[in-house]
Amino acid sequence: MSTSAAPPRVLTVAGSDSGGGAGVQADLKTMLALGVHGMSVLTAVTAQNSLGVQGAWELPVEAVRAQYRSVVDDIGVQAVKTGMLASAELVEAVAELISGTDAPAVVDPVGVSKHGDPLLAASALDSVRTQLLPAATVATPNLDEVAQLTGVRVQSEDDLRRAAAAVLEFGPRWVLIKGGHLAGDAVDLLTDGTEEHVLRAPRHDNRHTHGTGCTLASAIACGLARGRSVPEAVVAAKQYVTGAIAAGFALGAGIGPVDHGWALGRDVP
Ligand SMILES: Nc1ncnc2c1ncn2[C@@H]1O[C@H](COP(=O)(O)OP(=O)(O)OP(=O)(O)O)[C@@H](O)[C@H]1O
Ligand SMILES: Cc1ncc(COP(=O)(O)O)c(N)n1
Repeated sequence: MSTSAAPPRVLTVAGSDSGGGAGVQADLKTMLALGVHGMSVLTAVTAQNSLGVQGAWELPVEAVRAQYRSVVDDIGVQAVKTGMLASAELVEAVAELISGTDAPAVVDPVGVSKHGDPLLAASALDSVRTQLLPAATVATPNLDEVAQLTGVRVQSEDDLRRAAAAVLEFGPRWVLIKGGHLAGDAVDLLTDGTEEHVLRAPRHDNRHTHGTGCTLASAIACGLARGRSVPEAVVAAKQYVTGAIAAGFALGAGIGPVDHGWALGRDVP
């Protein structure tokens, strides 16, 4: 009997999206598509669909710590990704857990959903700044999250640099500012304060973009788990999310999801 070699292992610490487009569901789909073994620590459950978030319930800190220890102490991880953390208590616990883990951490500081529903308590922002961001190998804020965390309002590509410098002050090794909400090309800026990489992709005129941020951050974690450098992992992840956005499809009456399986082919036997 032969045993296959285990693929790289990636852990997502995030909330559940019942609609399957964002959160833990988007993360695990991305991980499957990119050939790694995906694992999850659930932080919260949302009742969510294409129209918005109808309800959200966070898990006790003890349940989050226990899931994390179960995975890391036995199976082990080559990269961790964090998403919705809901409260200051959960942000602080997760910051401590990832700081004590010998693996790169991609921190997506999720603040609000695409529809404007809050996914993080306002009282947690300080813990994100002082505890979570310093533990990040790469932080991936969108423009609303940058404004919330730093006060910098990005209105043009030139402002991306100012925003990146402000986030780096909090201590992540790298920051990827996502300019997806600007007009024109979808331009993101990656920097560690020394090197700078501008990632530019054509904007797809597709409203079905639910889950873009989760998908991008998970794809970066997959690249890091494979041993890629941060710039290499981010360039590959940007290509993956751009393809997923181009293939995003209508579902429900509102904003549909990106297609995580766009590169896999659809001829499943
Ligand atoms: N219409 C689009 N066409 C191409 N790329 C896009 C489009 N919208 C966003 N992107 C890209 O998708 C990635 C995620 O960026 P975005 O700003 O959408 O993240 P987010 O705000 O966290 O996600 P969400 O808006 O779903 O919460 C970035 O690389 C961004 O440039
Ligand atoms: C549980 C959960 N986590 C995160 C998001 C943000 O999604 P996005 O990937 O679109 O930024 C979401 N809508 N729901």
